[in-house]
Amino acid sequence: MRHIAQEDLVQSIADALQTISHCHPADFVQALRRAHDAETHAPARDAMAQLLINSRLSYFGKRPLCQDTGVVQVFVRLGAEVQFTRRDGRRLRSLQALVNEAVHQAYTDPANPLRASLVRDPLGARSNTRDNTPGIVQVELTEGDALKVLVVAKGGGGDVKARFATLNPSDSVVDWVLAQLPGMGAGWCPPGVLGIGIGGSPEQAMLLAKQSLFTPIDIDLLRERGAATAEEALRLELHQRINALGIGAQGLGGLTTVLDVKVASAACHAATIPIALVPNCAATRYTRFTLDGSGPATLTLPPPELWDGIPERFDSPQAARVNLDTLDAAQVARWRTGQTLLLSGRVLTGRDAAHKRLADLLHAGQPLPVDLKDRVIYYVGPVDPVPGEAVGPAGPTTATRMDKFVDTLLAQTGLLAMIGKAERGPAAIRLIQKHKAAYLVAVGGAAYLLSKAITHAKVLAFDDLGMEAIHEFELKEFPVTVAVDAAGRSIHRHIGLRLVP
Ligand SMILES: O=C(O)C[C@H](O)C(=O)O
Repeated sequence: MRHIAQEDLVQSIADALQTISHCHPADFVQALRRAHDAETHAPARDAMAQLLINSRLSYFGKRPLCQDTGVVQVFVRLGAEVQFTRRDGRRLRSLQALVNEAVHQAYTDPANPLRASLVRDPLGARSNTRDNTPGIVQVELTEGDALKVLVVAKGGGGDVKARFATLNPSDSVVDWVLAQLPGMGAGWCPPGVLGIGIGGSPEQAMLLAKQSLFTPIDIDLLRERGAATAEEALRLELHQRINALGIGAQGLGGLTTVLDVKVASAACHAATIPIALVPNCAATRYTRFTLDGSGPATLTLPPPELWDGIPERFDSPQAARVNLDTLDAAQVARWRTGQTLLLSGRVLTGRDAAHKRLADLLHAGQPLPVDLKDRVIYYVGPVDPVPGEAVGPAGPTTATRMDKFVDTLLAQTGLLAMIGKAERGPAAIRLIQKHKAAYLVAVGGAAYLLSKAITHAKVLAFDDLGMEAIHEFELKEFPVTVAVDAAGRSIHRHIGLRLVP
């Protein structure tokens, strides 16, 4: 029997969550660099440059890569000969309780607080749990006396785009995957990795897809040596054909949408091919450790040289400077899709829950807690600051989810423009055109870099919503690109997203 103290498991998971919050895996940084260097389409290259700078700043600054610091998932392979113990003499606790304790510890760490993204009572009050609990735990009982743990912090934007189908045995898996990509849009923050799970039952296929994501990026090596199995052949074909779709970094068009495609399979019923697809975004965060009873795990970080040659700031010499404090409709109408802007001055924030409340107040004829006239709203839920910061990492959330509120807000409040990430749907684009407004994108996943362009932050309304409260930020040269201009031209139009008529 191997004796392992439960306190060591809690400490190791908490340490892992802190580490992965600010440190990309080495293979991800290397793959992103290769994609950046090969990219010929300037907007996509600039987006990847910001992601690389962000990666460097986070590693050295020990602050989160992305404001969405993820839903915690812990995959435990528990040896049948492991015996849990406790040093504090208390009764043994469940694995779920241990994981929750670790999540609480990591996400409320005053040296690097992480964002609490989970809400309880999903069909009711949807109140934030304030410490990102509960974590999601998967356990497999294995032979032997090792306790092997995979810790993941998975961003919402990727999991939102997960897909599942049950195909007939004669159907084409490749066709099904290629058909999913356009509808997934850019909200999953490409470039990233796609996990494909094939076989088993519906829930097993999903689990296979998810777990396949957490292995090193090695598609180039596979291409060099050639496929030895049907799964490897599928990886190569999908990698090539998905990138040929031209969706590109952040959906801006370009050569690289996926850095790798992973495939995991299991036996299944003769009548079916269960198939699941789960994307992993640019904020790839996972690590593994093994406990042997000698104490908490020691986690090793990639060496600092990994980020050599990546600059510390993003320069955009062509960008137009915009003062948000004097912005008016005439200036907004002059912006053109594809133009880079550096925004300074005051911006309001608001995302899903705040939009719902604003819309409910407007529909009920009630006054709003903030005046949106001639203002710009940034779709963001920031991380809390540490001393010396105005706000923690604060990158954009997916704008598409706010499409249903565009009509109400533009028609009834005098709002001038919105900032987010990913494409807008056809109806939202028509409304932006109708109201001569604009939609701007910041790079999803470059949250720490973006937070450095925020000099002050305060909560103005809906404090109870936690990270979803309405804040006012003071910006200094905050980089954005015009994604939908007042004439209704969309930057995402030509990349096969098939969302714009
Ligand atoms: O929750 C967020 O801040 C972003 C979310 O992960 C998204 O990609 O839309």
